[in-house]
Amino acid sequence: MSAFTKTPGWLDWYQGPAKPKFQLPAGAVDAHCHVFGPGDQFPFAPERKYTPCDASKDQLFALRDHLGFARNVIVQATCHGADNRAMVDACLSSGGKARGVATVKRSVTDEELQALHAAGVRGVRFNFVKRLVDFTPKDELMEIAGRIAKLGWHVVIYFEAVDLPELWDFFTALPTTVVVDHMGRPDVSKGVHSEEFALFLKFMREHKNVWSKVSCPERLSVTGPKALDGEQNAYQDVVPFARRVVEEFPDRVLWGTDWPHPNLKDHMPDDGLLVDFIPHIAPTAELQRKLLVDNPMRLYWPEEV
Ligand SMILES: O=C(O)c1cc(C(=O)O)oc(=O)c1
Repeated sequence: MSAFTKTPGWLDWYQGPAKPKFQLPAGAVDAHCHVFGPGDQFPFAPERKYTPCDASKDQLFALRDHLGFARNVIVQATCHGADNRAMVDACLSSGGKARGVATVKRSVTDEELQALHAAGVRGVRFNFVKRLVDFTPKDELMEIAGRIAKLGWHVVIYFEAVDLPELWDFFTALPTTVVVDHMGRPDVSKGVHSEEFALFLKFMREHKNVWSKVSCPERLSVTGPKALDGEQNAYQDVVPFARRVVEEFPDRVLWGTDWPHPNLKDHMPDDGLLVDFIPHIAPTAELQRKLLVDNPMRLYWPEEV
């Protein structure tokens, strides 16, 4: 029994996912997933905004193998704050099949950064989604970015589309590769030709160091249908957005399951069916290989490319 009580209404990750019909290319990377605890071993952070169910490294690795991925990029979940132990433990236990993205504070020492690098960390995450984190001053974040740039790391940013104008100057001043989580969370009900999404495309077009994860249709979709019960045409309203980004920026896109899908309120997707979403947004074998193999390998395992 865990010492932690889950946030009321918490949805646990989907048990018994389908085997995907879409066969992933050899060497495919799930470039956005998390581990949660287990809370008894790696306690959740006091400053967290939610308390999840457990989602262990072994459960993540089992999902990786079941879906047909070769590797994972494990992104520090906000429920662990800047305590990276669960993510680092998962990377170290992966036999080289996982790399990580950490959350660090300005007080992090060079020795701690070196230890994270040795464990497989290749980026830091800056989060601007107000329901997930408290505000950190931008000068602190810029100082961290300057330090991690020297290690060859990148910055992962998570924000909502309405906040991009205000964050633009900060984002465009970052000295590293910048990876946007979940396409900057467009409001898909506004349509793919909205001013908001046009600004996101401009952000990528004018800044060649900006990449995007075309992930989380289950989070962004308004109309569904949900990736459940064998559905092969899930989240149709997200397809034009992700496909647009993949087709215009094929060398700067990544894909990930987002397992174990923190904070979903409506339903928990079948991860096998989420993989079946990929050919809808990356319709050719070449686009699929770039999205799932070439791009994540270049960013996270450059020494093997
Ligand atoms: O939208 C979210 O709630 C969410 C949360 C986290 C996290 O708590 O780290 O990560 C994500 O990729 C998405």
